[in-house]
Amino acid sequence: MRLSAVFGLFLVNYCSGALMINITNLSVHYRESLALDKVSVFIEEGELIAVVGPNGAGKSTLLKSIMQQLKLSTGCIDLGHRCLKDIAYLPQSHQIDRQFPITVREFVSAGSWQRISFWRAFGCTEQRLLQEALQKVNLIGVDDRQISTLSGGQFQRMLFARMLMQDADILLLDEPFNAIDAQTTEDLMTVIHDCQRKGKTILAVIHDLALVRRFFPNVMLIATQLIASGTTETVMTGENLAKAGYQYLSSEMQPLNTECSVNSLSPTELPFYGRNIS
Ligand SMILES: Nc1ncnc2c1ncn2[C@@H]1O[C@H](COP(=O)(O)OP(=O)(O)OP(=O)(O)O)[C@@H](O)[C@H]1O
Repeated sequence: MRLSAVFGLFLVNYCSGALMINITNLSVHYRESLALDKVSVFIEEGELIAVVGPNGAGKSTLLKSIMQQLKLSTGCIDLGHRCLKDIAYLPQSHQIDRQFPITVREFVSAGSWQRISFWRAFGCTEQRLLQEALQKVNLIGVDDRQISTLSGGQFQRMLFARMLMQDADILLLDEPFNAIDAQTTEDLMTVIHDCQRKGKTILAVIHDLALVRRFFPNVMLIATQLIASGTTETVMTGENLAKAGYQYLSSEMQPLNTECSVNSLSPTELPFYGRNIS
């Protein structure tokens, strides 16, 4: 009986494809300092989730933990039948050496390193995928340039092109829109939505709450602990944001659970929250 229940669970998790990442009781310390505290969350295949929380909430720590870059203090992260090579991870762009002597084309091509080998060189298929990736992020024409010559927006587009080349099932994006212009953000959001339509599971750390409300169907709100997770509408309430340590800054800016509709606001009118440091 017990065995069949376990087998049933296996079937649900592995055959339906519902399970993508199961995080159970995850705690992470940096020396004595607690960065994540008993976080448990179940991420389903094909979900598009914004990871939201104030500075120091543990968002990057969560992504790094999934990437097995950190030692877990407690808990575990189950990727089902997938493994690290099924994940494309975009760290914060300041963590990438922009002075490294490499062209855009070479950098993006490196996304396919797991598929090519001594026996399988960078052939016609990879060339086609490379062209498609560059086209999708609108970088045709700059592909022969050194990466050090790119603008901030072009650099971020290039990181996305590399991620497309990797063609992984799970995408972890750490602040992909940090300090880039509105047009690039819109273009790259289109790329993200395309990826989701293809069934990829996507977690993106996003600071701009207006952007989250416009583009992300699901949210994981963390402040060392998990405050809430679920649909954007149910998670992004004033109460939850206050619990996470966000402070309400302006009287005309309303949280989601009031009559103020995000769709009816222009970008300049959209709510902005800052960290409550009192
Ligand atoms: N290498 C490290 N050594 C010590 N403490 C660290 C280290 N990396 C992160 N921390 C601390 O762990 C906590 C969580 O950091 P993390 O970078 O995960 O937060 P975050 O939510 O991504 O923050 P931000 O929005 O500011 O990027 C913070 O208090 C941070 O100072």
